[in-house]
Amino acid sequence: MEKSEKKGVIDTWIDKHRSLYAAATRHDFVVSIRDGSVDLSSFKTWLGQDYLFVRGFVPFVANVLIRAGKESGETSDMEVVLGGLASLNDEIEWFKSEGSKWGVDFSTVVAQKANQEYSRFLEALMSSEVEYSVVMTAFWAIEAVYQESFAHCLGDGNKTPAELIGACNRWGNDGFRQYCLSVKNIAERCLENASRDAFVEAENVLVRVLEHEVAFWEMSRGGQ
Ligand SMILES: Cc1ncc(CN)c(N)n1
Repeated sequence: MEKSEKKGVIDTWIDKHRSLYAAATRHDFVVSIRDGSVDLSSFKTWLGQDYLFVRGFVPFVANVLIRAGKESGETSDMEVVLGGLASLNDEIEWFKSEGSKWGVDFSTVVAQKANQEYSRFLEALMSSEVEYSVVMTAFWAIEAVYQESFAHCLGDGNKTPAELIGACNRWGNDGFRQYCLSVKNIAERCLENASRDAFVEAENVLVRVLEHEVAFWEMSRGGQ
């Protein structure tokens, strides 16, 4: 096994919470993209909600970046997070062009309850009272759910509609997979030295991210 893929505490937690992890990464909405049965109004709902989410995610990642610069003691942490922030810049542009393509006017989209709750959760994680190891674990989980979900839509045998391949590539590509592995390695390194309380909190936060991700996908059921 490569060093970057060695089994650490995060994989142990994923094994422990396997059914929740599967619910977050193999949600019906994602499966429907992969099998081609996706309802396009669900896709549009997801697009509008995710655009709003990403706008709230940027300050969260900026906060992670500041903490990586101040607290990590490893120069490479900052570079990894900066790469993530840079790709969010492209992501916002991508959302805008998808919005025009699908006729979704983001200025009229209102954040649904699940989206608001997820944003509040991210805001709470931006407090300086939350330990760096906990923040990094959450950051990894948020990115990894999208990576795993959309990579699934590109895997062998997929029937993903051609017009959704771009969305799947955005998070399902190999570069994004490598970036998620880098974030995971940072989180693992921090967890090795974390206090008992931070360690317990990191597992709890991981579970909460997975729950928020499931609730987020669930919004797509409402259509538009
Ligand atoms: C809800 C959600 N979770 C994660 C991601 C990936 N940054 C996202 N765009 N949206």
